[in-house]
Amino acid sequence: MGQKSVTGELVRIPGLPAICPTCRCRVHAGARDRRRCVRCRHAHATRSCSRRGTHMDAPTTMSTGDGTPRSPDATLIHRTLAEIIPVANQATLYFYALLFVRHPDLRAMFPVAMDTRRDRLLRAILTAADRMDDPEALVEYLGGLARGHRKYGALPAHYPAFGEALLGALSRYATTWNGETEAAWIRAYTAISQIMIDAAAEDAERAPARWLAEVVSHDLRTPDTAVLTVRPDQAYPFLAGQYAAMETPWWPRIWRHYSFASAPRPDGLLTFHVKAVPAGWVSNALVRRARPGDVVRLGPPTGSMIIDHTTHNGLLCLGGGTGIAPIKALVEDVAEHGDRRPVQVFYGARSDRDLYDIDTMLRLQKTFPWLAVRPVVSRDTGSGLKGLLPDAVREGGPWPEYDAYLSGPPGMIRSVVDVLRGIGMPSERIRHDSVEELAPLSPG
Ligand SMILES: NC(=O)C1=CN([C@@H]2O[C@H](COP(=O)(O)OP(=O)(O)OC[C@H]3O[C@@H](n4cnc5c(N)ncnc54)[C@H](O)[C@@H]3O)[C@@H](O)[C@H]2O)C=CC1
Repeated sequence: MGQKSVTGELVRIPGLPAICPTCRCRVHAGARDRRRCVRCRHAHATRSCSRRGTHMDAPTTMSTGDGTPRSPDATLIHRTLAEIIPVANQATLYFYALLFVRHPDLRAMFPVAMDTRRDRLLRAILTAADRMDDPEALVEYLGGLARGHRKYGALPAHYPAFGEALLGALSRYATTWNGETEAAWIRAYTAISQIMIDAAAEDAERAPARWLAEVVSHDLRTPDTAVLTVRPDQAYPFLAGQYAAMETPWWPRIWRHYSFASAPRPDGLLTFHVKAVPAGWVSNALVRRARPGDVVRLGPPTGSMIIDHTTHNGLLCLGGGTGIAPIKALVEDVAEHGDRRPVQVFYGARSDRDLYDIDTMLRLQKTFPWLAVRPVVSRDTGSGLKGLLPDAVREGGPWPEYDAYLSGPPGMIRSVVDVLRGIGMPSERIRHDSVEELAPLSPG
């Protein structure tokens, strides 16, 4: 990349004009405003300024799947990605090889086994590329990514090293790579890194990079499933329905996501539901080794499956397996707001024995007249509905006055989204955690 990224400054690459990290237009010579280019410092008062095409330098070409025109840079970047995806594993391996050979000091930031981090890198690039022509969405996505990366110890000085390795890998594997493509990637990466550096710096002013949390209780509900309660070392603000990355002392630098299983509590304690899965190092350690007194680390809260308290719609909540954790938090959130909105919970599991939190859910049902809880079990059941969650929700439909909240295995979420859309629920009324966060992109 060549340029040195400095927190909060416009980015300048030798041979290229500086790029505004906010609106991505080329900056007038001499502009050194900390966050904005000369143009958007004036124009940001209007919403249209930061939107696509208002003062980008070049005309747009080609279009996305939905017919929206793409900028020339986005067109080139999507072309590169289309060429890289079939060889994603090799390209990502090469990226990390370049990174660690040129910057061996960075190796210590990564876990010994790199499998999931490899997937995440590619996924992040794909997601950012998809939002390239929508600066608001791009800034929002990268802001979350930057906040999440603080827990790894990411610093502004690391961005050029990543950029060099990224360009090295892309140029090796993209078949139509040329000077024009390289310039487009440099502009995009420069903007991306600057947005992330700024977002991380802003976040550092108000929150730690990570929290320490002591396990205060460990309740083994089935041979594979535990409910853990932890006490963070400092205030941990979050919203019901969100989740956090957790690192255990047994597998340093391997982070896994778990949802908060309760709405924020006055005592500040946090509860998580963990199921030990085959080859799941973190989940097995949390279920089988963790004991009161052990200390885990938490990343910041994230996720947007939160309740919209501005509507009076009912809530159709589906929790598959340990996916019931955030659903319980949402129920508590409705109770705290005193909304008395109808809440229908479908709690899916393979067998009665796997309904490890059914007693809690039935207790909540007894307390709150607006809440109905229905267990849905795919194998023999003594009570409740039999089958899979998508079937149960289809049969109970069409849910005209409800917003849907889905949490569980990615296959369940995809299938329930199909059912709900099939019976006429608009997609904006269907909320769920990112399926990509829950499932690896490839086995590699
Ligand atoms: N621990 C946590 O805080 C959270 C966990 N999750 C995710 O929830 C999942 C829980 O896994 P398990 O407990 O093993 O659940 P599971 O695999 O036993 O599935 C539970 C229920 O979901 C439905 N289901 C599962 N796969 C389906 C498919 N392909 N099509 C249609 N319906 C399907 C069925 O009704 C099934 O009984 C994991 O993927 C986990 O990552 C999601 C949110 C929070």
